[in-house]
Amino acid sequence: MKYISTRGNYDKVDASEAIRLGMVPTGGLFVPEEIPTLSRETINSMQNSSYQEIVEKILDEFLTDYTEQELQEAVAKAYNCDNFSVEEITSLYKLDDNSHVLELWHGPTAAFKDLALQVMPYLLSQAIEKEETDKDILILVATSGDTGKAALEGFKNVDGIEIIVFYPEEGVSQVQKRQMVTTTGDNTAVVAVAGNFDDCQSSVKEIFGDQNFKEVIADKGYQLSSANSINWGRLVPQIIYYFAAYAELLNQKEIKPGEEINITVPTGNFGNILASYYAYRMGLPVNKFICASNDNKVLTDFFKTGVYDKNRDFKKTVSPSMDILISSNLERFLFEVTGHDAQKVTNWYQQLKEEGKFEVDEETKDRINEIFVGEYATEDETKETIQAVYQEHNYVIDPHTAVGVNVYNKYFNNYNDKTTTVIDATANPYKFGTTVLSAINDSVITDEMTEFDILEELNEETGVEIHSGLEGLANQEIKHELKCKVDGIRDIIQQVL
Ligand SMILES: N[C@@H](CCOP(=O)(O)O)C(=O)O
Repeated sequence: MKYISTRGNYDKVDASEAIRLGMVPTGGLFVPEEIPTLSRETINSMQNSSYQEIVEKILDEFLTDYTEQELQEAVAKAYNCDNFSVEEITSLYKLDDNSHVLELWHGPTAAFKDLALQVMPYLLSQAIEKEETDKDILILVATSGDTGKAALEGFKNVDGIEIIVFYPEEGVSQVQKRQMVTTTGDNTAVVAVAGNFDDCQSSVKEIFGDQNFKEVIADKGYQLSSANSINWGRLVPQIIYYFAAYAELLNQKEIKPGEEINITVPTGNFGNILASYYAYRMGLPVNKFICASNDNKVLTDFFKTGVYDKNRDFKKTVSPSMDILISSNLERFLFEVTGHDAQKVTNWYQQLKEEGKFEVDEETKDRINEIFVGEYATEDETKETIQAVYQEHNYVIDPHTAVGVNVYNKYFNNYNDKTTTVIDATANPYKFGTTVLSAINDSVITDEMTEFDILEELNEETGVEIHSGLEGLANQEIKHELKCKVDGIRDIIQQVL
């Protein structure tokens, strides 16, 4: 299996090289040349497989220059009870007759990113061994809150790898920030950027295309890679949990073999929902993808109009991980949905760069609308949904998951589509304690309480255990205090190295 560029501007590479490079050095993202397909029989038989067996199967389909032994070793080290608090790695919570919440936050940092970032360090280390380079890897990460900590935790103390995480200083929750700045490891750095997530992500992407700067880095003994979902190595492990969820629905007799499901994903960077789309292209029976946004509803507008327009105010919301106006992985989706039309993709992304917007043609729009719908939840709706789910089900969800549930409810009310639906729970509610507790019972919050007092109070109020990765955060030593302006990112990289 070879990997090609969404912009047709780079030679084909093996999976390990795509993972090592992170993104296409000349612009664009790596995608598999062909999407492998699984028979219905294989998919249905996954109900008898463990999560780890499903991982091996899917990785093996995509990462064909890795040996079976390498993949087995990576899977065994990543997906085990030391790293995940439930044996089945992910779990399903039945919300009502038609919908099931897919809990993706049982990993060490309490967000879905762990499902990829626990295994990716092994895949990257193996990729470096295959290349036989004398250069270490420098991973640059842009985060709106969740990816940063998951990447730090995955890559800390990994030989031959340095990692620098950039987060928007005012754009993550207190818990997310504390998780990142208390990270140990002698190869980690965390930098608060005076800007928003898009500023961080765009700067990092520019650096990947900056030959001069890459030479500066090379002189210091490093080559660049990424732990964001622009890296194929981040995306492929996310395909797996959609097969695992389908297998579990079969096990629980919620669906029959071959029955289609809907998938609802709260998303900002479009990576998680794209992973589900790849699962579908591999053969997973899916009826509709429901793309859920917050007030930064650039994707909702795109699915409704065919126009992607980032020229709008960037809003800070209670679901900060989705505060994104440039959804990186939409590029891969457009490449797939146009049947690999690199010219169209190149033109659209050139327009996005020059004018901040582009419009897809009618044919592409029709293809997208056959299977995707987009909707958004306002701030009030998000909080009301947290409250309603708690009151009706005694179940606590985080604001991002609430965006998903709210958007799914709107979809259901509009279309009365009774297809069994999986709604991604992308983060544990304790990552966003203040928003969650104020939605559930505002009256117990006092002015004196810190974010960390609020976690205790949320635990008192609901009886739900605090995620083990978030316990004791308030007392951990702060290890990272670097700050920079958006135009200071290159300087700070050199300073760290
Ligand atoms: N929501 C993300 C933003 C980065 O997205 P990714 O898809 O590249 O991981 C975060 O929490 O950091």
